[in-house]
Amino acid sequence: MIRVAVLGATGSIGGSALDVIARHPERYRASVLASGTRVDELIALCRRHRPDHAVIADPAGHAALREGLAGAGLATEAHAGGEALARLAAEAADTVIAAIVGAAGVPSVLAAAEAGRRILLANKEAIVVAGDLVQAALSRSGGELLPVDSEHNALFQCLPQPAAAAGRHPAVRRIVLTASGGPFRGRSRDSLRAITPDEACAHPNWTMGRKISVDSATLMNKGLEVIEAHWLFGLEAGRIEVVVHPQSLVHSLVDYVDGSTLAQLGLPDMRTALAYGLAWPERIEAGVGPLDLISAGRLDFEPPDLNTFPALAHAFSALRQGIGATTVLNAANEVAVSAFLQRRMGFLDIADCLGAMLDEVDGQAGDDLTGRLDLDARTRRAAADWVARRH
Ligand SMILES: NC(=O)C1=CN([C@@H]2O[C@H](COP(=O)(O)OP(=O)(O)OC[C@H]3O[C@@H](n4cnc5c(N)ncnc54)[C@H](OP(=O)(O)O)[C@@H]3O)[C@@H](O)[C@H]2O)C=CC1
Ligand SMILES: CC(=O)[C@@H](O)[C@H](O)COP(=O)(O)O
Ligand SMILES: [Mn+2]
Repeated sequence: MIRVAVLGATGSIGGSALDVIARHPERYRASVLASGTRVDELIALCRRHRPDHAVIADPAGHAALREGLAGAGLATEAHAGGEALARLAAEAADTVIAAIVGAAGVPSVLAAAEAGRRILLANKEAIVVAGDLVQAALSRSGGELLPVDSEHNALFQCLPQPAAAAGRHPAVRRIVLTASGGPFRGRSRDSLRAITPDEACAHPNWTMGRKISVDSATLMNKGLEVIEAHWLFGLEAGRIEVVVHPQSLVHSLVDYVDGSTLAQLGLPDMRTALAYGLAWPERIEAGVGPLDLISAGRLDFEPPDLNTFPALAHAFSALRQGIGATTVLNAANEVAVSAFLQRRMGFLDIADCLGAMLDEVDGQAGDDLTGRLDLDARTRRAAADWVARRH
């Protein structure tokens, strides 16, 4: 029986992961469920999945979690805080599904990597901020990092193994990440000034949390994914391309030197990538039907519009500068998206904030977790000041 920790269990990826796990009770058991602040939702999941441990990151939720679990007659142990979360990711599971949103997921991903676990990575911000530290920890421990972000899972399926060495593989010419283009594809920059949070979160193909939905709308999601691909597959920026594909059925492509292009296709449902990561190198049923190309009708492709959506250009630029710049980019984006979702600034301000922080913040990254989190915190303070000035 494989014990699975679902970090970010109350979220969109967490729900899809628990759906796949529940389809295979003879094979997988949710041993740890963790969330940020929402205690009642976490207790409801514990009633259904009966894990050994439940963790609420916000210490203020500890008593309510403990009382709720006891009241439900569950033997699940209640824990709170980031340290408990990282410790249980390392100690109480064989496979860790990293589905916390944002850099808040860095310590638990790093702890699982140091403990030699199999990590199914959805939390792309963790590798954008700490890709070097995570890969070094995996080399020491022998742990596995399997991408479940749909594009990277597609690339993993199409690359020669080990996929982590793709950048050094003589036969791989380049990889191509597909982007839906988000809800504002084809729109002019001027028409985006008064966009509301709900409009930005209305993704055309995927149902996701609000932060990643805004990232898709600005194309920053694709920028984070370009950086993620660099750390997962060892490819430099010049061998990573982005093409807009509005149907989100071709999840990404690999070009080989002989002119072959391999792609992975499927319906836009994250359970496919999660099932792939859970069972790899085998395949298991995910509850997802086959892609019917005749009813899909057409597959369209176009270049990204970097003038209207400059966040993607900022991400390529940060990747070329190094891990300090990508840490700054990510922290600035988290602050800017949060301010936009709270209606404290406009949609176009998000990319402006990224450019300003890349210019303004000294991106000394340090080569350990403390140094990296310090840079993340410094950038958040600078970005908060920038937002206050813009407001
Ligand atoms: N949704 C998708 O289809 C995809 C998502 N991803 C990536 O996966 C990650 C999760 O996305 P998604 O599921 O959409 O996001 P959601 O907003 O739906 O869920 C986020 C989860 O993280 C938890 N969380 C938030 N802050 C903290 C914290 N400080 N400590 C611990 N847990 C915390 C939330 O708990 P609570 O409910 O208590 O707030 C919730 O369980 C993101 O990095 C995203 O980019 C990648 C590919 C596809
Ligand atoms: C499901 C998934 O992997 C998301 O990251 C998705 O790719 C978002 O779509 P965009 O292509 O619009 O960013
Ligand atoms: Mn993706």
